[in-house]
Amino acid sequence: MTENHKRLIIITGAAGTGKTTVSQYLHQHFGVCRVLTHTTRPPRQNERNGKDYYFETEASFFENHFVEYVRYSGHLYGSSEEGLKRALAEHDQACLVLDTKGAESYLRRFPELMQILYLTVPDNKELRTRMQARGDSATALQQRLESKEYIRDLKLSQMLRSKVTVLINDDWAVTKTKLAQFMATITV
Ligand SMILES: Nc1ncnc2c1ncn2[C@@H]1O[C@H](COP(=O)(O)OP(=O)(O)OP(=O)(O)O)[C@@H](O)[C@H]1O
Ligand SMILES: Nc1nc2c(ncn2[C@@H]2O[C@H](COP(=O)(O)O)[C@@H](O)[C@H]2O)c(=O)[nH]1
Repeated sequence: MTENHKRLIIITGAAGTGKTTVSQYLHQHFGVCRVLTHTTRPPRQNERNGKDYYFETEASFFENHFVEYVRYSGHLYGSSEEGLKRALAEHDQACLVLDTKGAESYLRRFPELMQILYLTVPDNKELRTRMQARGDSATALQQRLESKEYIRDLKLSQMLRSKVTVLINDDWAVTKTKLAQFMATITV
């Protein structure tokens, strides 16, 4: 974990900004390994245990050893020590998809390893549309849009402001170009 050629990319931003989509693209095109996290949220349609998340009960969740965990819109989410160690043992570059509170925790703990991408879109209304199109249930979506975590993540905190690469993800073709530039700057 202290080897200096290892890179940990944190992908953060408000729900629906495209964090998961970007992590998949980085995996497919740059071989960046995604560290799966754990959650007590019920799976969405098409989500699978061990592929999208490790889906947990409130009891099984705390059987893991977490680098950090949060409650987000009523559910627990956490990234495990084991998952992170495994990913960095096997790959030079790994990524984690986290809320901004999680990004701050990683920045405090691993400042020398970290690269942070903060995703945003110019019009927040677009985020509701994207999450609807993704198939989020109306109840879950409403709860999320009203949650303090969602509202917090629409803006960068003071701590993250000077540490992140901001990526405006409203045009996928432009995003791909910016991701290539970002990867070129961090590749050793
Ligand atoms: N540039 C883009 N233009 C249009 N739609 C996009 C773009 N990027 C991602 N999407 C779509 O927006 C939806 C939300 O994306 P994604 O699930 O990656 O967001 P997220 O930030 O991981 O959300 P959450 O935090 O809620 O898990 C998906 O259906 C995805 O295909
Ligand atoms: N701090 C952490 N945030 C996490 C983790 N795993 C996911 N997330 C973030 O939670 C919200 C909601 O996710 P969703 O899949 O229900 O839409 C989103 O911002 C994720 O990035 C984690 O382990 N720690």
